[in-house]
Amino acid sequence: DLMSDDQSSLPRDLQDKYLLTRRIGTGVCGEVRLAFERSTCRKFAVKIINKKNFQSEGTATRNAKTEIDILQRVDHPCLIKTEDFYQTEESFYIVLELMEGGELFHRVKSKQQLNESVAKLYFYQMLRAVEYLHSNGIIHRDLKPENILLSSQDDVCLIKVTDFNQSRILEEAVLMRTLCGTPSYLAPEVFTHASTTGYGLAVDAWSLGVLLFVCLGGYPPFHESFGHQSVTDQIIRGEFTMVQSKWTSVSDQAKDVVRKLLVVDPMKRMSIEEALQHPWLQDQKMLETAHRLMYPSAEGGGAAAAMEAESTSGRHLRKRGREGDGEEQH
Ligand SMILES: C/C(=N\O)c1ccc(O)cc1O
Repeated sequence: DLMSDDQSSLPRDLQDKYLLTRRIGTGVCGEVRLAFERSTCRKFAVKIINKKNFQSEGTATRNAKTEIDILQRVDHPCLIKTEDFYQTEESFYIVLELMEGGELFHRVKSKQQLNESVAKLYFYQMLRAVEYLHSNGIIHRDLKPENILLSSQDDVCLIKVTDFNQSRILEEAVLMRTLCGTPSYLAPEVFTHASTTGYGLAVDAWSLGVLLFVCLGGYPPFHESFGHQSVTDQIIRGEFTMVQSKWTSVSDQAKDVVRKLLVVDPMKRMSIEEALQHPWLQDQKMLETAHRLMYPSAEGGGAAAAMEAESTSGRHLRKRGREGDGEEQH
């Protein structure tokens, strides 16, 4: 039973605050368990990152630190919020908000393919989440159905992007690499960050194209079962396969979004901003539903209130805690 559950290997202060129960997700770097905050019985997801799963100690710590730092600073309705984090010699424990609908991966699998209006509602929210990350100089780099979580079992629900451990704070990564070289030939904008929004951001646009393809078609665009080419070759050539039977009921506009995102040349690929302006997403009914889900407290509702919420809180990173620089460990 729950009370006798073996919690011995967990950090003492994590155990004192939370009761960890069954596994609800698995990731490349560990597992996710359902947890109850003992004082309130509120439910959370605790992600356990096993340090030795990374190739070297340094990377593990750096990756997890980056992930934790990013998780703590981001603040958007379609991004998973961090509640707490702890660590032991062998693992990190990140307490995250729970999404009762689980992973998009399982939703698409159980429905074969999503109907177009549901796929559009989810895709719009993903675009908003990634737009926010990019406006704060963060590339996700690992967008896939396992990293998109659903808030409920209903089709019409809020979605949230998670799993930032592949993320890279743009300015650090790009600037470090750039400044390794001799600065004398670098243009001024390199130093003023104007240029850090290079092709790097476009990797997330590609992944969103793959995600939309999977939601609409119910299967991945690049797969070893399609012809003789390896998946890598199919990707490098941008040769995706739209199986007729699966795509006849999908609108030309939806297919147009997929085709403009799955473009090999990052400079020719449709950007997140352009995708948000695409005709397929100029759908007032969907936009109202999305904003009602994203900004439930916007009293009176309406696109204006939601735009207001988006323009004020929707863009900025949360301030670090007053004490220390946010580096305090439990
Ligand atoms: C990582 C995570 N939440 O943050 C999560 C992962 C899997 C799942 O089924 C539910 C969840 O809430």
